[in-house]
Amino acid sequence: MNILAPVRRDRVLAELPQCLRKEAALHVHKDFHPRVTCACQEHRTGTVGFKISKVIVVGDLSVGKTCLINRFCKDTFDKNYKATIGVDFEMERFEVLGIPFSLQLWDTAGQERFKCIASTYYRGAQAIIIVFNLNDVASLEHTKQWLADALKENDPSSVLLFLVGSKKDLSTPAQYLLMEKDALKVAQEMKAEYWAVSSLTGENVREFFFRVAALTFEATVLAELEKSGARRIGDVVRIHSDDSNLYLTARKKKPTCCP
Ligand SMILES: Nc1nc2c(ncn2[C@@H]2O[C@H](COP(=O)(O)OP(=O)(O)OP(=O)(O)O)[C@@H](O)[C@H]2O)c(=O)[nH]1
Ligand SMILES: [Mg+2]
Repeated sequence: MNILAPVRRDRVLAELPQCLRKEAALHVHKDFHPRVTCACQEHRTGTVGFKISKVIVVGDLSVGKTCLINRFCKDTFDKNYKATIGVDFEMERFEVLGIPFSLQLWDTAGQERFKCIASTYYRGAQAIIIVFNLNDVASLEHTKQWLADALKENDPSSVLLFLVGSKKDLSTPAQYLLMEKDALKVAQEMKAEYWAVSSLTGENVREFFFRVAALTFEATVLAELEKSGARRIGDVVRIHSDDSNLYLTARKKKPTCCP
């Protein structure tokens, strides 16, 4: 008997959601990795359906981390600032290519005095979301330090990185474009996927979290297949960098596909 509530209809992913900007994407393939699609069709995803992937959200105080999570998980927005003390978390259940998949979204404190509590929760993340305010260039500069701190507790070769500009509703199109230029550069340096969102209007929030869920799922299935020895002995693993797959080939060996 399944004691968990069924996955909400609006959390079902049948296709790979696309990136926001091709210049700073984890990959730009149109579909899930063929090995992943194949494994899902054949129900060969091992323990993935029971796994909960940890996602940590870090960034300066008041950049909008809590609002971003609340917009996606509860569809609410609070205009009053209430600092997160230490950490908080939300669970989100998805169904990706027919397989249940859960994300545990860890909302951490940006305030310096709570940072040491929050950093004890960084370990074991499958994805790191680094948030900055699109209207505050200092918060973008600080993302490098947030990333360095988060990576101390995680394996840089396997964790997925997302750089998210928040409060898009507060910038004019011209201001936004200026900031985006800098943000894309930072995202490329970090090998992170870039997103710009507004928790007030909801712009790109759902698209962003769907992308996080999909890419985390894809990486988890690939890791599971690799672990279970699904790769045939003698297969050739080709590692090459091209524009369509900028980061993942550089970060991690990718196995060849089953079909
Ligand atoms: N206009 C606008 N305001 C936002 C947006 N997101 C957050 N805010 C406001 O920014 C302030 C801070 O938001 P929080 O989500 O609490 O910030 P935080 O990053 O969680 O802050 P800490 O918990 O201290 O690290 C609040 O007053 C929010 O209402 C947004 O997309 N647009
Ligand atoms: Mg908060």
